[in-house]
Amino acid sequence: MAARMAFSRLTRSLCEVGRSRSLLLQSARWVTSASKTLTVTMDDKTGIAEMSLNRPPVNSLSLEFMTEINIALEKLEHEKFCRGVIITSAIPKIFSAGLDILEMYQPKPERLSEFWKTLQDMWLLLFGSRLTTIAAINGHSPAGGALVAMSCDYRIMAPGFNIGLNETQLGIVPPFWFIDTMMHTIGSRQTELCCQKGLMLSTEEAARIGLVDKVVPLDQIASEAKAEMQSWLKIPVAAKLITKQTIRAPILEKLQTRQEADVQNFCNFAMKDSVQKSLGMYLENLKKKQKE
Ligand SMILES: CCCCCCCCCCC/C=C/C(=O)SCCNC(=O)CCNC(=O)[C@H](O)C(C)(C)COP(=O)(O)OP(=O)(O)OC[C@H]1O[C@@H](n2cnc3c(N)ncnc32)[C@H](O)[C@@H]1OP(=O)(O)O
Repeated sequence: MAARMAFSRLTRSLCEVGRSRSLLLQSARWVTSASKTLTVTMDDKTGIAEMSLNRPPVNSLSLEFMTEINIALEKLEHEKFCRGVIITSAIPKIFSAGLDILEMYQPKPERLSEFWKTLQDMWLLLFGSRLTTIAAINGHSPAGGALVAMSCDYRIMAPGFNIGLNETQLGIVPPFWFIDTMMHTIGSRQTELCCQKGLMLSTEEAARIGLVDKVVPLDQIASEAKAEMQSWLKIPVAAKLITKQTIRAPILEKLQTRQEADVQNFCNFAMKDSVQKSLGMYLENLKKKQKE
């Protein structure tokens, strides 16, 4: 089943190479989508796209923001000239603060399930992408921010920031597919240590356990990401893609086959009084911290 899905995805990807060139394409470097919160540019010469997250103050992932990201990811996935995407942040010192906690705190039930479904879709698109994906982590990256980074093929991070799945610190549980993504990246023992304690690791600690692949100074992170991408793009595309899909298909399939149940689990869990109380206290502490 997994292999069949991987194969049909690959066939689709290769078929797209025959399609006509996008009308949006006017010059070597073009903007495929630009809004206040998301800029996606594509270099036609190299096939490298850059997606820059820009939702102040902390790039937290709201329903609308993730919808925008998903549309952009789908567009790149289907753009025949695109071969890789670098994901980074336009906000100084923050890659992404993870899920927008306000979406989970005192939510409207319908919006809450939509929010979760959109997050699932974002992960499925990114983790299952045919493109080579590199996270240029130029700021803090807790929880959902770490998920975005871990879903990429390669992570480059600047020193002085933190990354990790800190959910337990908020009194919430990292979903199984967050945990699976981390296990895929750093193995099960390190994942257990990191997830149970909700550890936020420094860049250097993250690099030591393989959560981050390369540490480079902040001012070199963009150029380093491009250089790294070039080296990935030299590998024969079909061989690389089939290898990626062989490794990732079972992990993707686990969520794909229980998406509905996962939405239901999440909504039931998030609506619990105890969880709402934890989230409320956590939000309050975040605001207090600002005043101190
Ligand atoms: C049976 C089980 C079934 C399954 C159950 C599933 C359970 C649910 C699992 C949910 C998984 C959750 C994933 C997540 O991503 S949760 C979010 C985790 N994120 C965090 O904890 C990060 C919190 N933020 C910070 O640590 C800092 O803000 C940060 C280091 C990112 C930046 O620090 P800085 O000092 O620069 O900025 P401030 O802290 O002053 O923040 C500025 C304002 O932004 C607000 N803020 C921050 N983070 C968030 C956020 N994630 N969501 C919403 N808002 C956020 C903060 O409150 C400040 O707001 P104000 O200016 O209004 O005060």
